[in-house]
Amino acid sequence: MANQAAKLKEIVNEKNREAILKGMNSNARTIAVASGKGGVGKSTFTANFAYQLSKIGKKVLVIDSDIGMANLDILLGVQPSYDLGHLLRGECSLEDALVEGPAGIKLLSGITGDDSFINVQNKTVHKLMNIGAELEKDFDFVLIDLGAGASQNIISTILAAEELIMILTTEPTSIMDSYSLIKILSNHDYKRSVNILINQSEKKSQADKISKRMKKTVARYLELELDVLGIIAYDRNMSKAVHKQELFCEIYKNSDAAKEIERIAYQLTGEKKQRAGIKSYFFKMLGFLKKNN
Ligand SMILES: Nc1ncnc2c1ncn2[C@@H]1O[C@H](COP(=O)(O)OP(=O)(O)OP(=O)(O)O)[C@@H](O)[C@H]1O
Repeated sequence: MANQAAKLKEIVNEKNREAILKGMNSNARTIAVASGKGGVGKSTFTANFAYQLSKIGKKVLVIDSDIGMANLDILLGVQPSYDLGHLLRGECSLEDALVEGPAGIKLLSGITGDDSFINVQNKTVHKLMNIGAELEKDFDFVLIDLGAGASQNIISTILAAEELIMILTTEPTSIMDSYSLIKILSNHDYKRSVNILINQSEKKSQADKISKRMKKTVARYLELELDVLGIIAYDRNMSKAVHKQELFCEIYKNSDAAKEIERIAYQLTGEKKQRAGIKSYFFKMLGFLKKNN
């Protein structure tokens, strides 16, 4: 196992990663969604963020990589028959392995019944890279929903992805575990900036204070840049949406939390939200006059 970990580390170290990606001519942005502590809302965010990106017109693939604890399928209300393990073993086609969720989001389930995803042999890596190259042609965004913590598998995925969104809450345990994860990344020569997102926030001022303090600590002790991507409010309808097996952002679109996730989607894509504009104003006025005449 130690041998395997070393091999995996070598495969995804920063230099190799760049060499691999260079050959891929990719348009897709690969974003790992991680957290130090579990239950902070990674999967909920990933599913809803994918939805908001899709609404902007982006083609989005989500990969459920929370091995053994995957639940993106439930959040998206889909039932995949195959996963990455089947794909790697050649038991299904790429098309079979991708299922379509709301707003055209595609899901690739990363759960495997065996260890073919973790058991890194050159052949497996080669296959994975080929699958990656195929996928990158079709998508603008690939979001990888990871498990919590800092296992070798999680660290390797974060190092291999292009960007990182780390989710935390304002609870001291979540803050500490996030810091630990960033520290482990920095020990693995991680040099890029870390995007953090504070979820389930009860008080914006408290979340602001925590993020500022964390930014300072990470810059001072780990020499890494930390960007605060957003603050998502606690909303008990998140859980209601899960019960209904519908996406929160789809059914509670006017909530503060849904608007914040939408804002983050616009910010990351660099797209501008279309304003209603004068045309819409005239249209509404005409409707109003018609109704009242
Ligand atoms: N902004 C929010 N407000 C209220 N509840 C939330 C919010 N975001 C997520 N939740 C709830 O928090 C719980 C955990 O969410 P989720 O399963 O997405 O976490 P996770 O980080 O993916 O967990 P795990 O580490 O186990 O994979 C769920 O019940 C979800 O509905």
